[in-house]
Amino acid sequence: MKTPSSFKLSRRNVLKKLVIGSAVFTVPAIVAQEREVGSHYKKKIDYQGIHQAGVITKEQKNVSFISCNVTAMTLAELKMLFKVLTGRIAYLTQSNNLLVNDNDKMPPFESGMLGGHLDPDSLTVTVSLGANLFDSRFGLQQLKPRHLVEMKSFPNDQLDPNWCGGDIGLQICANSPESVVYALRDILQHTSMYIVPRWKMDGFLPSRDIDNKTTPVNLFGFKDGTGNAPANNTDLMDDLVWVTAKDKEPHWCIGGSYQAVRLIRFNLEFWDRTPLEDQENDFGRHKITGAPIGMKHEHDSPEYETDPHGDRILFNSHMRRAEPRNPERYTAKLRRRSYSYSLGINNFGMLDMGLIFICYQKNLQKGFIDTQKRLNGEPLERYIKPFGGSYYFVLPGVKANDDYLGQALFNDV
Ligand code: HEM
Repeated sequence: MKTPSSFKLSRRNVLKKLVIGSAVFTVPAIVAQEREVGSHYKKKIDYQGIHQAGVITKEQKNVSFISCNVTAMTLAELKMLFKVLTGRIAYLTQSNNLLVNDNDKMPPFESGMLGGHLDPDSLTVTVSLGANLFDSRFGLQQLKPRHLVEMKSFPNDQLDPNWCGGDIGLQICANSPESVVYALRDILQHTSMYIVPRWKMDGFLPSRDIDNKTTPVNLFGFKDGTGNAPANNTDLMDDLVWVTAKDKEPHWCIGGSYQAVRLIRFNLEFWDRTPLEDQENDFGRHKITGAPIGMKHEHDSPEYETDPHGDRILFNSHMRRAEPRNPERYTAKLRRRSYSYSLGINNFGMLDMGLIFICYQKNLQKGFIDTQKRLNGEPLERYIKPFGGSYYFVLPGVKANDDYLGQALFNDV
């Protein structure tokens, strides 16, 4: 049987055969013309490294997060899934002239939605595993990351099972939506014998902010990401985000990270009728500048030591609850990488919009779960309703051409 990876090889063979048989077909008829594209489309993010791209990578403009159930029946098939995924990611993150098949009795090789040329467009595909994958199906029970659990409901949640769970998560990010959709369709086409989509949410960030390298503004109109720990501080990232040899995790987890994904609906009609003062108090920051209340600049310290009774920045504000900046007692050990979503109109004629909250941490409990517990009951809850998502473990990176996603896991089985 032809596997998707052999499909990739066979495409090369097709090209070779066509070149050899150029008396019959000329290559220019087969390989579509390269077109001129804006230079930002050419930007490539390396998919190889100790860690996967897309975790501490600067946000691209668009995301599609898709959660899938695995339909592979054996460990060998599961392994093949990850080899195929790795092959597709390697292919999709390069510039490539796309093949056009001359045989109109065969389906086209690819969707055709990019015309004749594929550009990397800062594409990253981040692959993660849900807790379910470590059930008895593949004998992976003993290798489950220590903190990986099914997502339980928090008090303000209204979880819809149709928007929760999944064996595998794919976070596909790129600068243009067409690059995200192209990659998604390509991956699903090549892996359809091993996975079936369960839920998917598309998201975006303001182009203006990504182009200007300013903190992206969310749908509430607040800068979102200011308090994030800087990604260029490698020690800090090892401390907050990446599993290292020092952590008591199965050996294969080193270089990976826990991913918490939450789908959070906003009540924007209500929010837009809320006085500015209340909006700012709910977050603890000024709306336009992003500065902590009472301060001038976005990155000014909130100076909680000068506000011990919470008169300036309320104890109930989102930022003070999330990160009380009290290292002796608790601190938010996570890195956020969220996107806005827009889905249409609900049954009551209200906008269905909100946030795909995504955060990464080396310890799910100390990161997302403890932070969310501190946020439980915050005034912002009047405007938000989490309805889906899941927890995953992001596989360590692909370190060389002969490596594939999950290889360390399969070596340990
Ligand atoms: C309704 C969804 C949410 C919205 C609209 C939102 C928005 C914001 C905004 C505007 C800030 C202040 C600016 C910044 O530091 O980025 C912030 C900070 C923060 N948020 Fe959220 N957030 C949401 C959910 C969450 C969740 C679910 C968590 C984790 C459980 C979280 C954790 C944090 C942390 C750790 C900070 C940094 C606080 C600081 O450093 O002072 N947020 N959020």
